Amino acid sequence: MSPKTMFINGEWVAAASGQTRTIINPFNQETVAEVPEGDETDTQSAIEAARKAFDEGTWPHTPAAERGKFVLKIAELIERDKQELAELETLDTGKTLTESLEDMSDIAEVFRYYGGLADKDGGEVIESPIPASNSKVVREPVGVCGQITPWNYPLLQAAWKIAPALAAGNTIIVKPSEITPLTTIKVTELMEEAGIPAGVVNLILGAGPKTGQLLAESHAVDLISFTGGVETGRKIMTAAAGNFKKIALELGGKNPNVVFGDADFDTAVDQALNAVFFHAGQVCSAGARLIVQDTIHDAFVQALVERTKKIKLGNGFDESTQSGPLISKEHREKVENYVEIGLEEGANLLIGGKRPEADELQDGFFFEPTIFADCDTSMRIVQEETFGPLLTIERFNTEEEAVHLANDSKYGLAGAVWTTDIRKAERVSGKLRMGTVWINDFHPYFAQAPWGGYKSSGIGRELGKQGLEEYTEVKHVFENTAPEPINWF
Ligand SMILES: NC(=O)c1ccc[n+]([C@@H]2O[C@H](COP(=O)([O-])OP(=O)(O)OC[C@H]3O[C@@H](n4cnc5c(N)ncnc54)[C@H](O)[C@@H]3O)[C@@H](O)[C@H]2O)c1
Ligand SMILES: C[N+](C)(C)CC=O
Repeated sequence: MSPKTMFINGEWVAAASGQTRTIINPFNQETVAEVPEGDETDTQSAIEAARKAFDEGTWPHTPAAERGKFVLKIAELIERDKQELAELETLDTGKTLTESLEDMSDIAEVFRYYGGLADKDGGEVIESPIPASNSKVVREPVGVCGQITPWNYPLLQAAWKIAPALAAGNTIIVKPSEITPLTTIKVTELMEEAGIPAGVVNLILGAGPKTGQLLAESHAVDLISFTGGVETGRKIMTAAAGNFKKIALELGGKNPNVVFGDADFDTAVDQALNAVFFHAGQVCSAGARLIVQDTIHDAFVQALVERTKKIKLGNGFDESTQSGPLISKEHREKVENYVEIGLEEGANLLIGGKRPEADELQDGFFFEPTIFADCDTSMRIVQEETFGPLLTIERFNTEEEAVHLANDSKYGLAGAVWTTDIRKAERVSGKLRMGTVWINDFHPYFAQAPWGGYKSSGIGRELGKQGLEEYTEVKHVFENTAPEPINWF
């Protein structure tokens, strides 16, 4: 019997087909949970529930301040259950508990931020050029929103969608990655506890082509927000064209980390490691392309290799673990394949490139932190997102060359520049074609600042006030205060 952990129209339900999926811990492949495996039938039910709740329900018309309070209440409940949520995230993804706890703090903050922002944009009165008239611009909810999320930051990526969508008065259907649904199920329970009206929040579980694809295709869905890989993003954009629904796509990256010779050497080395190996490299904004000035190149690479040797892989629940496993057998095979490609392309493998030998890591999908030097932008390992602990190193001479190399990518998600010359930092950051540029840092993101990509890294923005605007339509309301016949005809 399929467990009842999908949420449709205010009810916890099993898959209509009775199918289930086993969720495993990537650290040891032990079963963590059994969940329903939904398909088109369940997705259609969720779409109908969300449509009815939007068209006939109270939520879109609830005062924004009330909706804000509801979103703040979810933040409170997440704080209350933070430890349980973090443990579920670590079981599901293999990431360290410390990382999961940090994610939960960020998630609660995102709900707090949008709870506070919900009633801050009351629209604006504009100066009408027509005598005897009033003109105002208001923001309204878009409608029914499909929200599809990946496995690497399961609840965090869902929170970036759920919080602004609810704050803006939409109804939603959330579809988490089929491999990591546990924290999204738990947060849906918290939203039920907070008192969300039936049909406003719906949760569908199952494989993308049988669930998410229908969300993208359905003419009853007004907006699709997707975080995941570029190939899936392309399918979603194509499907969404059917009714020209609004789309927001947060896709992959191959992010350059540019280090100039005048950078603070030790800090730049330390953070270059964190940039690429954090969460085993399974981060959209991972600094997977290190681009180092030739004046410090050799010393920098040597220091990186020495530090990489000491990275401790292990169980995410063990406090001494610095990095967990990859998410799945298939994903590890993908990363291994990129090592083969790198070797064939003539890159110089300095460390890693294989599975670790320690007995205690044999049941998990572990892969050693890997560094390739002597890389260039003609190589696939430099151009393609490996989404694993694999660093490529390129070298440059001039500032102009550094900018050219950094931008030589189909992606444009994020990048960093390291230098103690602030003028140079400003010049270079101004030329980088990316949604986020860090100067003398790597990875910071927070609720107040927008996140998203240039080029093939996506469309639209999450977080910040732009993340709320994605979930609104803009309406101009014009009132003629002294109507009279025009007598044109
Ligand atoms: N830009 C960002 O902020 C950001 C954040 C996190 C992850 N990512 C990207 O996500 C990718 C890794 O995640 P993934 O492997 O889960 O991505 P994925 O594209 O394989 O899957 C993402 C989601 O899409 C669903 N899906 C699959 N096929 C679908 C279809 N035909 N129609 C609708 N939905 C479908 C999946 O079930 C899953 O829920 C990486 O490329 C990473 O860079 C980007
Ligand atoms: C957006 N971020 C950095 C939280 C996760 C990317 O995979």
